[in-house]
Amino acid sequence: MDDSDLERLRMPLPSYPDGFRSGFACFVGRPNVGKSTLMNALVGQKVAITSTRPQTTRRVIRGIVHRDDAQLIVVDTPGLHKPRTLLGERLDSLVRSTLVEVDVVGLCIPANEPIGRGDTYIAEELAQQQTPVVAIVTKADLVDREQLVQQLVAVDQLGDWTDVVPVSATDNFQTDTLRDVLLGHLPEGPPLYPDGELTDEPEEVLVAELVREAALEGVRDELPHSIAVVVEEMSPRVDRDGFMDIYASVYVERTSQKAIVIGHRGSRLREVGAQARRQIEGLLGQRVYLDLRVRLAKDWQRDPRKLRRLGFDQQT
Ligand SMILES: Nc1nc2c(ncn2[C@@H]2O[C@H](COP(=O)(O)OP(=O)(O)OP(=O)(O)O)[C@@H](O)[C@H]2O)c(=O)[nH]1
Repeated sequence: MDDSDLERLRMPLPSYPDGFRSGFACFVGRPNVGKSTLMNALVGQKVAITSTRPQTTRRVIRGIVHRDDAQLIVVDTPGLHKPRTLLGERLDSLVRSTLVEVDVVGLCIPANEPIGRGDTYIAEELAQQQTPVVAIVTKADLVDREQLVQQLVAVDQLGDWTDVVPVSATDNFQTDTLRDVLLGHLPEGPPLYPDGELTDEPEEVLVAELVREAALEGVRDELPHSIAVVVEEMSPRVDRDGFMDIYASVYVERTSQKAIVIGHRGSRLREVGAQARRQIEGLLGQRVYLDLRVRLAKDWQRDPRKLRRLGFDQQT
């Protein structure tokens, strides 16, 4: 919980029904197991970007689930794995500090992959802290019934979970059940966010994430990890109503990567821009002019100063 949460708690509260519950749940798991997709499914809107590339999530993102009798704030964390870079270390400590601050943890393990060292590593981490853990078997739509049952048994034996819940975020299978299980772990208390607010991410961050999501499409190998996006300026156009000008920089780590992101005579960058613009217009509900520049920040994942410049400071 940070200063802004405390500030919010001090604000006068609207009336709320007796027995109202509110609190925080966080999803942890290996990269690419479907944490962000699941959060979006519970919230009912895309508040976190997703991709087929592992390690897409780099920030802690909060999505808010509203019900008449409860408010659940879902915290999506970067995938946990043994860190190899300074960015990896920062992300790992970020996840650890989140675990102890929430009311319930959802450990995500996919139905369609054998349980591996990565899952055991996380299960051992979770065993060392007190927060109740619900094990979530994700991507249930990708396996048949028998495989699903086998995975549920295997996950059950991995640790001391309060529940084991299979879900499919893409088919909305059991997402209501999961939401109810998570709500059951929340304490009674007032709503923490205004009615209807779906995320506490600033608009600039959501916009930068949508550009990054578009830039991740179709790039290979280690390049996805080298891409970072910063929105430099976002301003409504004075002479044209309902039009937003957005200037964003796409950072890469090496000159060779710059060429890949830009593509032949700028063709790839134009595609990225067009896709990102459509998504951003959906998010903001207004027309957008998007100016993308590709810039070099040599080895930024290992450089503390550049990490800060790109928004990955300790509070990220
Ligand atoms: N079939 C199927 N695919 C899913 C489901 N949930 C997620 N996926 C896919 O799995 C991939 C990874 O999903 P993400 O939600 O980005 O995974 P993540 O765990 O947040 O990944 P990191 O950000 O790397 O930690 C994407 O291609 C999703 O479309 C699901 O329920 N069913």
